[in-house]
Amino acid sequence: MSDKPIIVALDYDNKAEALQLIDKLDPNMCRLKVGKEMFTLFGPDLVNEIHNRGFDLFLDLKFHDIPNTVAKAVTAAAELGVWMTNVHASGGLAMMEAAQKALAPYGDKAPLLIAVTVLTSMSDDDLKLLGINVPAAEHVKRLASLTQQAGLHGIVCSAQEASMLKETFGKEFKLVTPGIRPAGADKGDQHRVMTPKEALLAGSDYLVIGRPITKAADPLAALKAIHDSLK
Ligand SMILES: O=c1ccn([C@@H]2O[C@H](COP(=O)(O)O)[C@@H](O)[C@H]2O)c(=O)[nH]1
Repeated sequence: MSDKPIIVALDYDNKAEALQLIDKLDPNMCRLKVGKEMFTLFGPDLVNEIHNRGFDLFLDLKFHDIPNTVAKAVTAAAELGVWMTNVHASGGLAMMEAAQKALAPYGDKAPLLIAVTVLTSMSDDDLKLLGINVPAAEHVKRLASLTQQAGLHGIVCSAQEASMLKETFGKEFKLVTPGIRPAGADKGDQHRVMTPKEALLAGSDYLVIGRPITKAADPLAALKAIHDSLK
């Protein structure tokens, strides 16, 4: 487990509103994540504004393309100085190897590179519709194995798979888990969920938490409550 496991997912369409929340947060308490919506709207300027406020940033763009294109995309992320970025493991071994190799020149300044396995919004039935006739946990394990073979730092998965994955792939292989919901919170479109405390106990290294914080009447209080629940 990290000493700072909470990553707040900033999924806002309004930059001022996002910065209003960020300005109330302490970089010692959490890291931040910018995904497709905010990066498409506000681009590298937003990344720089977040870095200037002292936060580690996970740039969650889930690159999924041919090896050459993904290698160039992760290089661009490294140039932005982000702490973590990601690709889709289903892009394949050659793509992940190319992405990891592209980061070699950055040495210890390279972002952590992780791979998305099965989205936490997906169930076994959703996978069946894609022709994947094994339980989500089994498919996650298969993609995690490919990710480790490619030399990446870890994966995005559900906390429901965390204990099995830690046992199989070892404690250094980082598990980044969205689909985190405090007891009684609305699941929204998430399917494979767990509470923050249970996720940590199961072996998650980082908890990605969005709406339970950002849509709360008092986001700072919601974050503090989750933070305290982990002690
Ligand atoms: O499998 C995945 C991969 C990424 N995400 C992202 O995490 C956050 C979760 O937000 P909530 O509001 O807490 O549901 C969101 O930005 C997703 O893009 C994921 O949920 N599942």
